[in-house]
Amino acid sequence: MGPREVIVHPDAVVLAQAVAARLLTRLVDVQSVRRPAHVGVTGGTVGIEILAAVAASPLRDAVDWSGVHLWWGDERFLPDGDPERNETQARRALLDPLAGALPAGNVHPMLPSDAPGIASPEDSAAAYARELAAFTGGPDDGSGARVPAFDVLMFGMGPDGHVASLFPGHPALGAAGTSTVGVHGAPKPPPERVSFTFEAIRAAREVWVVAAGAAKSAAIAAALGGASVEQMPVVGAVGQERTLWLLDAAATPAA
Ligand SMILES: O=C(O)[C@H](O)[C@@H](O)[C@H](O)[C@H](O)COP(=O)(O)O
Repeated sequence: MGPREVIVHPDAVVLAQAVAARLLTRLVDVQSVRRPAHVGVTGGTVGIEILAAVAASPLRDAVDWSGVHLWWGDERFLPDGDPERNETQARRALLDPLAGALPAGNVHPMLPSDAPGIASPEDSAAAYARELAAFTGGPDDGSGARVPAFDVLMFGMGPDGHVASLFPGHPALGAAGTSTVGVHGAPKPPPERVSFTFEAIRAAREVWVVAAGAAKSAAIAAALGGASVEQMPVVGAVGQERTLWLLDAAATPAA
């Protein structure tokens, strides 16, 4: 696991633009050495702004989207098309503009609450674990979290230090032997969610945590100051090769 790198941008607008450019360049780099590329996106304000910035970037045509698979690190357990679903927001921000370039079969949303056979976040989590397992390169090695080697797995961070839908002190933090977990009683609405586990997150080549705004600076300070995963889940989001914390100045604690 590489060291955590903290990179600060002047404000939230520049941050979203810079992360979009970084993502597009990363995809170009990956595509020069292997295919397909796997990317995990997230919900929340900054997460969706990044996707909109990707859609608006002239660099987007540098990527061969037919060789990119798109996944979600967490989802709000709501009906299909609900405006609060991370998938719905991502479709509007990025997937609709990319229609024609990104094949529908490369997009892997978590199943919504009204999908056939899905009665609970656990059902949706289990279905997603199966979908992820189908895209692992190697044979089943018996480990629970079978996921593709994500080239980039992106997360926003809440003011309480949560990443994906892994909240401080919540039992889902300890989910093991699986790539996904159903979440109940989340403090951020809606209370029912589906999330990657830490095992799945830590299998990624690169993990990027993106946070903007003064409301995030106390959590960043606590995390940099040595808080535990239980207190500040963001500290558990670590990539195999690289962990980037991409912040704006307001989210960055004073030195
Ligand atoms: O479903 C969600 O809400 C998320 O995936 C969540 O983990 C989000 O990324 C953070 O809460 C940051 O959200 P903001 O950028 O809106 O603060």
